Amino acid sequence: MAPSRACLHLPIRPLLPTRTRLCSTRRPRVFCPLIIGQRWQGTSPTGVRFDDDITSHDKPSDLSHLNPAPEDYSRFIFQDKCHVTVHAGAGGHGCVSYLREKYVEEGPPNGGDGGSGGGIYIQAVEGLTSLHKLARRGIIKASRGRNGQGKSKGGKRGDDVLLQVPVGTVVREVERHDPVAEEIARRRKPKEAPADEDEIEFTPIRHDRWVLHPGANPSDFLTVAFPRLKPRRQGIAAMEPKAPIYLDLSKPMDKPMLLAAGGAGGLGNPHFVTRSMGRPKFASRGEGGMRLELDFELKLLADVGLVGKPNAGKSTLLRSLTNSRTRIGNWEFTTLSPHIGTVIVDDNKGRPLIESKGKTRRTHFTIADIPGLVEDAHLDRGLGLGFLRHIDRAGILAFVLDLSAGDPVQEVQKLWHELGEYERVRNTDPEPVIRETQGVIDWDPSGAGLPELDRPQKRQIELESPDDRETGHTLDYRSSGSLPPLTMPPIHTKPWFVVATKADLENTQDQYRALQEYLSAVENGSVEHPSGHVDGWREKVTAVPVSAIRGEGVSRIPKLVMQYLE
Ligand SMILES: Nc1nc2c(ncn2[C@@H]2O[C@H](COP(=O)(O)OP(=O)(O)OP(=O)(O)O)[C@@H](O)[C@H]2O)c(=O)[nH]1
Ligand SMILES: [Mg+2]
Repeated sequence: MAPSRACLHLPIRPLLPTRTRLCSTRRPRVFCPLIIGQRWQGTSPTGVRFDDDITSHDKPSDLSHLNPAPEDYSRFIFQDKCHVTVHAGAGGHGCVSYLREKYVEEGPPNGGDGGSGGGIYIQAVEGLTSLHKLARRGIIKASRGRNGQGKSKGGKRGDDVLLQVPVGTVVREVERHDPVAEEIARRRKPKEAPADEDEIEFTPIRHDRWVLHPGANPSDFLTVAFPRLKPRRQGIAAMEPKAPIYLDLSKPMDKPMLLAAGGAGGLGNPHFVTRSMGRPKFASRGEGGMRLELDFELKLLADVGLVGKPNAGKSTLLRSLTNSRTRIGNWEFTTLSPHIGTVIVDDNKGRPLIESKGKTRRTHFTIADIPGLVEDAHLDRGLGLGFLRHIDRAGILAFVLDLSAGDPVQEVQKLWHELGEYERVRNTDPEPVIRETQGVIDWDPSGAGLPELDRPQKRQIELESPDDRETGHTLDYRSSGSLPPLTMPPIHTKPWFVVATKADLENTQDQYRALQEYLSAVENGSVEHPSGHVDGWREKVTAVPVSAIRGEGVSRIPKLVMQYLE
């Protein structure tokens, strides 16, 4: 393939087209129509937007954020995994009360029902990039319903809790404690026959199920036959996901989804009126709320992941594309945890600035700056395997290569080698197998392979019928280990491209040419995919020459990414 038309001697001639450069010298920020087409906006992870156009980087004041002092950065708090316990609210108790009016001595019962407990809802929303807020909360409780009152006043229902998570979050259930299911299971158990046939069976009052009139004597209840009260669920509990919960929230959700409904409110004493008992002295207690232990994990970290050696210029590139304030320093491992920036490609009115051919109209995408990759990173060298996991979770891989640091072709091959090795380790490492028999899960450390977590209906650990759900199995993985890792698509099948950065430095033109030639050969299949896989992605492999520190050439990246995303 012919070398790119772009000139790499940026000190003499920047990478921008002539007309654009002319415009920029005449301060065209607002009036030049050519530039408006190349304009995009960025936001910081906190959502602060800025308007920017590429040529405005010519101004030294605009460039200062691309070459900041190492101390000028803001901390980006990031967490891609967390374990949270959620409690749905318990129902309020029913009330024991009677009508009291002048001349009505013993009025009929008029105790109100208890309010139902608050539910736990979940919603995947755009704009969030980390689970740290959820992780910080640890235990989340919805409020309980208020008790019923006299004069047939029902109790107020408890407040719901909404958990907002980033798009791409996977939610898995670790453990469940469902008081209603436990009560049903208890009732199903056959009762033990009394040892002595003549022994009179005495059923103690279940104070956990009944509220008694405070003015009543215990003897008042000796002859009372308490009705057989079935454990109740709220009607909305039918909308709960099937147990055990496994949700792959890969799309933004319009409406929150119910995870756990609150306990049903107790019944007031009018519910227990019978012919023989006109003024019952008891009401029922509200049902307990469900407790769920959930594992949250980000499956999709960002649309684009920046992969490169330490000091390659990844953070500078992120700064030039977004309003991120990630740390930049001329030493290795400046970035120690992922930073995510958002590139907004609309005009604030939902109209995309970059023409899209596909049906989906993306108005923004996210980029993750991931710590630098060193040789043998797959053996846990450098910053460990943790950040290779982050690369694994990016939709598109952008390999950031420093054109001034040796042969870029070898560099891209080395990076792919590391990713390939990581993938191999990830796929072949013998992991313990989970087997479940009747609610008991055993680890078999000698086994190979894992249950298919992508398709929950095939999981061995899933409860078979809706009836099983009532028996209150506790799926306690923690007694035997942690949840198995998520299954991920192969890294070599992800779309990828190269960002050849530091193109403003001397003698980088030949390096770029060699790189582009190599990538064209990969694209047309004349050389093998750098991962070594025959089915490696090679549809549109290209290199974008940029000088991130000057903000030059970076405008091509959003356009390219939008093509891949469609
Ligand atoms: N000349 C030139 N220098 C650049 C360019 N991009 C980045 N640099 C410099 O390269 C050095 C490293 O940049 P960073 O963005 O911190 O590199 P990084 O890849 O994030 O490094 P780690 O966080 O350690 O992995 C800094 O001194 C930058 O100023 C560029 O386009 N041109
Ligand atoms: Mg960095």
